[in-house]
Amino acid sequence: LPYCSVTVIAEKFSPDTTGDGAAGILLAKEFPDIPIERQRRWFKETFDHLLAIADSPQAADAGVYLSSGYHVFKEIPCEKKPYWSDFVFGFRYMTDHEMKRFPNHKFGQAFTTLKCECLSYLPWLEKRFRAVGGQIIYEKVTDLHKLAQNYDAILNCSGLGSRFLVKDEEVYPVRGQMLKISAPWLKNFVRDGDGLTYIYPGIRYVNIGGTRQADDWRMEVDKEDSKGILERCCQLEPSLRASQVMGEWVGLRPTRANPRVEREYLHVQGRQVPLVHNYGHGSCGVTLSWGTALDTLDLLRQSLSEKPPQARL
Ligand SMILES: Cc1cc2nc3c(=O)[nH]c(=O)nc-3n(C[C@H](O)[C@H](O)[C@H](O)COP(=O)(O)OP(=O)(O)OC[C@H]3O[C@@H](n4cnc5c(N)ncnc54)[C@H](O)[C@@H]3O)c2cc1C
Ligand SMILES: O=C([O-])CC(=O)C(=O)O
Repeated sequence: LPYCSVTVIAEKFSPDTTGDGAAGILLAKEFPDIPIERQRRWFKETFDHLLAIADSPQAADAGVYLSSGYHVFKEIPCEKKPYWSDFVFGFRYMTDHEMKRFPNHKFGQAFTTLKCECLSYLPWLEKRFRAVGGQIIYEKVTDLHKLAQNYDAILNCSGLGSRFLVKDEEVYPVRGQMLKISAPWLKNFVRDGDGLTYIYPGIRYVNIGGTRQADDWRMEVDKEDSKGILERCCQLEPSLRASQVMGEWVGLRPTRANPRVEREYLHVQGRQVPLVHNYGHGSCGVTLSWGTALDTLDLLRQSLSEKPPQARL
């Protein structure tokens, strides 16, 4: 969208957002009420975009790279081949020989996907954004109507904050706790299909998790959760018993039955100000980031084409 000026307003920036602690693995669950073609597009556009970064000299600064591993299941899932299996590399079912490493599991998928470490990626994006003249403001927004007095359009990407900002009670927290582990010998990820136990080797450390506690707003580390995470992960990967815990982290996934990527107008002092929402990605915010952002941009274009085209965002 050329010839517009863009301001990002947020209460918190990197390293204090939910994304900063996320493992950043590209792996999606299926949302019930969003056409599967749209979800496929969201995944593919994000994957292709991040792959181009991973394949470029920018990869190290951006913290984006290919990551291979196993997704193992205690019971054979109804959907053995997820909708995104065509977009990652080398998706296949694990062999009996491989499954012997996971005696408590019956079925597994092996593939190479991407890992986007937001602790690097977000500052990298911010630098690029500033370099082309983007404005950044640290501020908590409490009233979108008031904000709209000074802008021609608004994109609402406030995650869990939308519960208060646009009074959307459908978005709720799913608390996730993880440990940062030093285990440099681990190179492949392993994820249990129930989403409660996973091991993601990264640039700085190995992320191990996790928890999924719905409607739990606690941001403090829970020592019992940490103990449980360590026990479960050591069961999945016994070599972890020799590892060292470097840190603990808690984040609240901005969860919604379906992410909200849709548009409306704010009525402000006789003007209709386009408002496009893009929030509620739950545990797939990194995975679907670029695809949902492109949809958001399309929706904004649609709104602006119904309005005078000169826009200041
Ligand atoms: C333990 C854990 C592991 C995860 N692992 C992965 C993974 O491997 N892959 C993956 O794809 N996803 C993962 N996620 C999910 C991912 O972190 C989220 O989906 C993603 O961060 C959501 O991004 P967001 O920008 O919508 O929300 P956030 O990152 O929460 O950002 C919201 C922003 O809005 C701002 N804001 C909110 N309200 C206001 C307001 N009123 N005024 C001003 N600013 C406001 C906040 O300050 C913040 O800057 C994980 C999450 C957790 C907790
Ligand atoms: O589920 C995973 O593998 C990682 C993740 O996205 C989360 O914990 O939200």
